Parts: sequence; C-alpha cells; structure tokens
Amino acid sequence: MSAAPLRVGVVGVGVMGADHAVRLAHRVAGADLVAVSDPDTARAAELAARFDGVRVVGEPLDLIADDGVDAVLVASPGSAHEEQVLACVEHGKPTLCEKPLTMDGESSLRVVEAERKAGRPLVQVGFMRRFDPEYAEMKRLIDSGDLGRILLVHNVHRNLRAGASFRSEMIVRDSLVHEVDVCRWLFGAEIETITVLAPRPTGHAADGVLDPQVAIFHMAGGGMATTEVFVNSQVGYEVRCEAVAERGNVTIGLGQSVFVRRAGQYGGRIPDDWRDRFGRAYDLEVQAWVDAARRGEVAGPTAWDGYAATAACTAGMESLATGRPVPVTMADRADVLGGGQA
Ligand SMILES: NC(=O)c1ccc[n+]([C@@H]2O[C@H](COP(=O)([O-])OP(=O)(O)OC[C@H]3O[C@@H](n4cnc5c(N)ncnc54)[C@H](O)[C@@H]3O)[C@@H](O)[C@H]2O)c1
Ligand SMILES: O[C@H]1[C@H](O)[C@@H](O)[C@H](O)[C@@H](O)[C@H]1O
Repeated sequence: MSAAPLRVGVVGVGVMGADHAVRLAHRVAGADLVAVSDPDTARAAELAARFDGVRVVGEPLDLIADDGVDAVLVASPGSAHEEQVLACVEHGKPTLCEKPLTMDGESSLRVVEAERKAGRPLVQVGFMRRFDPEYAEMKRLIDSGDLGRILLVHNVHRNLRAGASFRSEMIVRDSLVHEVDVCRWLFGAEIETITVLAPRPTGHAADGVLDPQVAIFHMAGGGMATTEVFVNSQVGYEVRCEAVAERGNVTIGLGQSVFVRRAGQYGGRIPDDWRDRFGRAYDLEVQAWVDAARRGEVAGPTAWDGYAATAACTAGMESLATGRPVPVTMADRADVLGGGQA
C-alpha cells in the first residue's frame, strides 16, 4: 500500500457529494479531500470553505485531469457519469462512481470496455448496500450453506417522497437498481428476465408517475425475486429484504435497534432518507475504496456489476412500458473481460 494518503477529488457536491466529502475529510483513514467541482460553483465554494486546503475546480473534467488529484469520487447526476468515468479511466484514476454507473446498458458496457483497455481495474460502483452490516451478515449466512440453497428474495424499498422530476422510469433506473445489484450479489447469478408492473398510482406522486411499482426478477439458475419500490410512501425510508432458503430465511431492515414506549404508544423511528439508514455502509464503502485504491486495486462492486445492473434496468424500463417480461441482454462476460477480471 502507498504510504502517502490518497488525494481525492469529488465531482458533484449535491446531497451525496457533500455527504461523501464530509466522510472523506473526517471519517475515512488514508485519504485527503483535496478538490471539489460542481457546475454550481457557489455550492462547491461553500462546501470547500468547510474544510482546510480544499480547492474548487470549475470544470469537472479539469478536476479529473488534475495532477494533484489521485482518485475521484463521482457524485454528479447519472446523466454525467459516462463522460466523467471514461475521463477518470483515461487518466488512470481510481474512481468511486455513485449508482447508476450510467444511464443504460450500452453506455455502461463502454465503461467496462474502456477499463479493460486501460489494463487494470479502476472503477468501483456505489452499491453501498453490499457494505451494510445487516446485508453483509445476510450474505455470509446464505453463502455458508447452513440454510441450504437460496430460492427466493422479497424486497421492500420505500422513500418518504420524491421530487416532481422523479419520473416513472427513474424508479427503475435510480431506485430499483439497488435491488438489482443486491439480488445478483445474493444469488451469485445474473437476472435473466425482468418484469416491472404498476398498480394504481398513489395520489402523492407527480401527475403521470407510476408509483409504486412491483418488479419480478427471474435469476439464472432458477431463483426468483420480488421487489416493491414506492418512492412517495409518505412514511419514511424503509429498506427491507427477506431471503428464503431451503432450511430457513433471513430478514434484514426491521429497524429494531431502538424501541421506545411513551405516552400510551410504543415503537421505533423510521429515518427520512438513505444517509441515515446507510450511513455506516457509506463509511465502510468509501474506506474500502480508499484502501483498495492505495493498493492499486478495486474493492466491492466492479464496472461489470454496474453494467449488469444498468442492463437489467434498461430491460426493466422497457417492461414498465409494455407490462411484459423482458429478457436482459448482456454481452458475454468472457468475451469482454477476457476471462480474467472479476
Ligand atoms: N447510493 C445511494 O444511496 C445514493 C443516494 C442518493 C443519490 N445517489 C446517487 O448520487 C448521485 C448524485 O445524487 P444526489 O442525490 O447527490 O443529487 P443532487 O441533485 O443532490 O446533486 C447533484 C449535484 O451534481 C451537480 N451537477 C450537475 N451536473 C453536473 C455535472 N455535469 N458534473 C458535476 N456535477 C454536476 C449539481 O449541481 C448538484 O450539486 C446520483 O448518481 C444518484 O443516483 C446515490
Ligand atoms: O438516488 C436515490 C438513492 O439511490 C437511494 O438509496 C434510493 O432509496 C432512492 O430511491 C434513489 O432515488
């Protein structure tokens, strides 16, 4: 591992970029936050002023090319990821790209191919749930084989509310993409067919938005998964997952850590958003990225995982439009990666 701290630049400093900047500056070992970039330069300047020695670089591509930046955390909107991650790969910079890797399967494949040409793994995708202690324990139990083969997974993914710009297809591409990754990871298999259905929409969604949605994944090898995504639930941030195996089942996300009785009522707290529920997962994710980058490696979800997830979501968006099951079309892994890389 390199003795010097990893000099990290953050591209896009909205909700997630600002949260990661604080994490890098105060909670992650072996990294120095050195630069931030956002087209909203006032927002970038305001964030930089909260730390010592953090520069504001006007253009995201200039930050990526900057010799004083060793590694880049991309937290811009998904539509900017392809260009920015390709630039990171071109400059040989380790990259942690927030999900989704890009907007569709084809563009994600271009990232996988660019990384392959660069000759070494550089891209980690921000599927933080793999680092969440509860999900990690579920995965360990499933992989131990003690419960027999995993057969089914049931997911619930609810947000308090979504902005008016959050359209029906974004529920697939930006929200369901987490369950796509979780299910590929838990089953150790690709999704062969995806179906996305919508019951009557809630009156709390913007006009024309199909919310909630129900997705069904048919996994290679015969496993199956169901997911409810409801981004205007009006309740809070709820993420639950139940994995059903031959001799038992595992449930996470019951939120039973603190249970209070008062004023004739009992119960716990439901967080407002992901930063609270997955705070520990993001810390572990970014620490794993920094540690791996200093060793010249990539930890956790790879560019291929990002590609597989966007390919499944591309098929999911088609299914949402037609109501029919859609096969997930992917390039052959051995052809693209040459059989070596994970
Ligand atoms: N892992 C998670 O749980 C999680 C949670 C929320 C968001 N995300 C992802 O993080 C990313 C950012 O989401 P957010 O909620 O922080 O969004 P946001 O809208 O709060 O912030 C986006 C920021 O990017 C800036 N921006 C716009 N175009 C840009 C460009 N071309 N280059 C650089 N910056 C640009 C905007 O000015 C804004 O400051 C998205 O990919 C989103 O899907 C992940
Ligand atoms: O971008 C966010 C983020 O990925 C959250 O983890 C998810 O719960 C939301 O649905 C999505 O909009």
